[in-house]
Amino acid sequence: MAKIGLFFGTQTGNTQTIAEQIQKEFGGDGVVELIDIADASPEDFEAYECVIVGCPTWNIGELQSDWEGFYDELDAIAFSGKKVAYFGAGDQVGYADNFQDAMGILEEKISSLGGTTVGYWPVDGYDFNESKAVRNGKFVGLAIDEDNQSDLTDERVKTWVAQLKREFGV
Ligand SMILES: Cc1cc2nc3c(=O)[nH]c(=O)nc-3n(C[C@H](O)[C@H](O)[C@H](O)COP(=O)(O)O)c2cc1C
Repeated sequence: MAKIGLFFGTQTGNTQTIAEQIQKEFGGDGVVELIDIADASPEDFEAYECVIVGCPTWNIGELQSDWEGFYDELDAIAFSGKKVAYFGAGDQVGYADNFQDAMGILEEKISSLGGTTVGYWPVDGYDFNESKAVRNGKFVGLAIDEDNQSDLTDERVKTWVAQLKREFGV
């Protein structure tokens, strides 16, 4: 069984592509297992002490629709003792007032259920007005912008995964 469960949702494929990059960077499917949240149940989270949550922001500050459907089911998951890292896909130019909100919405919920957040990410190098994903001057997780900064994605993923390996202790 892989040590890390990566649960993602996607509308147009970007978040899945990023999830696959993260998995590869960790060393493949023996280390990180990918689970589409559209097919997930709360029990699927039980197997993992380390969890990665990936969600793009849609419809001006909303969760991607499969995460929206799963949101209330999060209450059934025992997050205490789990380390949880977040990443999101968003568009800082087109949606500058709601950049990466979904990542912040999920982090707020899951940390209130006992999850320990790891993988904070600096806001340097981004240009936006407001985000629910920023706490104490940092993103609660890795912010990816395939619409405007796809050339930075590889490097961002590599740097973040190196950080997560330390924080997860894997
Ligand atoms: C109608 C629409 C609404 C969007 N709303 C937001 C938003 O509020 N905040 C944001 O950061 N990105 C927003 N985006 C950008 C998407 O999150 C971005 O394109 C992302 O890469 C999509 O990921 P996916 O391919 O995994 O679904 C929006 C895009 C569209 C087309």
